[in-house]
Amino acid sequence: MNDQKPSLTDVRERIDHIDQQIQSLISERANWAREVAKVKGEGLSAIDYYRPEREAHVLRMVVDRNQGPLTDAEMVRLFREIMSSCLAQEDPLKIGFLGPEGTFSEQAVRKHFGHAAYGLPLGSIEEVFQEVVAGNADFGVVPVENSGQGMIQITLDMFLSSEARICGEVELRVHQCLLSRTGRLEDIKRVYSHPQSLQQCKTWLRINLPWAERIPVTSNAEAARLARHADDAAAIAGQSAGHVYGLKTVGEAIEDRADNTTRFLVIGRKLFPPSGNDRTSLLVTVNDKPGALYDVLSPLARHGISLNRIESRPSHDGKWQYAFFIDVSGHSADTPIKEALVEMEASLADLRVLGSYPVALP
Ligand SMILES: O=C(O)C(=O)C[C@]1(C(=O)O)C=C[C@@H](O)C=C1
Repeated sequence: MNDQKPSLTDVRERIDHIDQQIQSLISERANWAREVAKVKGEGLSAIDYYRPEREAHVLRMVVDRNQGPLTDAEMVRLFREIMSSCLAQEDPLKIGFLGPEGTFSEQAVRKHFGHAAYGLPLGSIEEVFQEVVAGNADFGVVPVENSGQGMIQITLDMFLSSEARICGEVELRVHQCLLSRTGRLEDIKRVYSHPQSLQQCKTWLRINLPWAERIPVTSNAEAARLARHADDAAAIAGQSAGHVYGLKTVGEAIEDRADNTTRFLVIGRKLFPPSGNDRTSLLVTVNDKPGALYDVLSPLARHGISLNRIESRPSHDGKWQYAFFIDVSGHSADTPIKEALVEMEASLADLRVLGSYPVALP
């Protein structure tokens, strides 16, 4: 019996052969994606070819087929990149996000749209909404919720005045790093970061840097940009911001909660059809009267619709008027949701479907 291990050359030959097959299949797939584009109509722009519901369906099949050794998230990432390149054959999508480069928002853009999309770094969450509504960006990616800190109010409030629709969600595991020019903890007198990130690392800072001043800034990448100008400053930001701004890592995964995850919304200008596993976001405005919240929730219960989350904000329209942001399971084209919406409309001051979109993939 020959139980000799294959040589390195043998194994590499096998890998070369597999790569050749993968490459020719990717090219074949890209040709078929062009065929699909022809069916949709030639000469359209990228946004007209983009189908988030189909992409979600393709990626769920990838997860179902996956037998390891790569994780579901890795497989999804690879296929996402293939689809991203297939779509960008005509003209890449333009995606607005809270810049500068190196923010977690940019990581969320890459996770959802891949690297063939064009990222447009913007100065604020408000600007992301404005550029999407004005048509200067095809889509935008904005943070909406953190597993430790809850909802991001500015994003919710933008929906009160903006026409933007929700067409997707992305969940990103957020690992915070302490980054500085010298890489030495004892040099640090000031720590810059986004207020949310300072909050996420409160305990670590109290134990390891009790003497340092904490300075809130507009984004983590902005913090990294500021930290590169002084030896006594540091930034809390993602590792990628450290690479972009040439900083050394003083501490890694310094977030207080091990499951620190941020949920982002993909915003656009239109609604998309069902993908088979969707969520619907509603914005309802209620008057200050007895049983107002009951009128919102009872139609959902009657039609067997699962409530995923509910958040209230003061409405911009009138004193003591409240807006509720409600996420439910299902698509607004599904009969139970359609029927519940008709019943809700009858008793509410205002009801808007912000969007129905595929549930986040790994
Ligand atoms: O199936 C389609 O509609 C395609 O355009 C093909 C494809 C893909 O590569 O699978 C590309 C872009 C779309 O966003 C969805 C899927």
